Amino acid sequence: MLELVSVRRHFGPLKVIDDLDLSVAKGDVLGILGPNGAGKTTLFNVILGVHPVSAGHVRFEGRDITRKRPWSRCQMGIGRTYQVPKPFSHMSVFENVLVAAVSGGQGSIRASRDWAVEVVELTGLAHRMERPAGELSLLDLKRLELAKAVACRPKLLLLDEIAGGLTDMECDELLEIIRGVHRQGATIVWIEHVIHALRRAATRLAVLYGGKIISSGTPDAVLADPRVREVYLGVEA
Ligand SMILES: Nc1ncnc2c1ncn2[C@@H]1O[C@H](COP(=O)(O)OP(=O)(O)OP(=O)(O)O)[C@@H](O)[C@H]1O
Repeated sequence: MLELVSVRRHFGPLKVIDDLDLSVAKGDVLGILGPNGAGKTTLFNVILGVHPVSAGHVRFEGRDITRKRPWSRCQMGIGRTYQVPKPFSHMSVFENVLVAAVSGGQGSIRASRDWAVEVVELTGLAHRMERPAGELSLLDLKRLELAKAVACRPKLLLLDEIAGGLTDMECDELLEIIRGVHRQGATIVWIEHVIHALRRAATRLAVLYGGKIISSGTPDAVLADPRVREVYLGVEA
């Protein structure tokens, strides 16, 4: 579904993404791990076209999208959540989801409205529909962040540290919603530091370090990899 070939993204002399190859198959839940500043969010920004690549190619469903603009990639079916949720705080939860459903959908306003209701239910926000987004708890803000991305009907959904700051119980609730989104057909790439959540959801893990993927494979194999234990988990090999 997604392929990055020899991708580089440099900021001046800083080589944040450096000759990186990555592929994601349809139906995957790929977890991305890596120390702070490893370039994980930059990787998402490259996939989405927010940052143009310094070199290399990005392919989505067999098409070269390297030169496509972010809005065009969104219309092709790539959606994302942001690390820091910033909804339209004066608008209701439902209105926020509706904006995303209308922007990302290709149907009528009425079809977008029906879809927004479905998404609100799928993400556990039905009881908060009329509340201003600015009054939500952290868990509900994360639900809304997910709902806005899902409302755009992404085939590939990029989640950026969506479980950050939640209690274990809240994290479990969010995990169930993410599993529901995956069951509905979305392929997922999920950056996360909450390893226990990622371990339960991911079909594969990849670890980013020094601008490259230094380990990838099943969650158990990657978390047992001596290099990963040394550079990310802080355990001597
Ligand atoms: N627009 C930019 N201009 C210059 N440097 C940038 C830019 N965006 C990111 N960087 C730098 O790239 C490096 C990687 O940042 P990035 O946010 O991708 O890391 P990350 O792995 O997502 O970190 P975290 O886990 O803390 O969120 C950092 O050194 C950051 O300062």
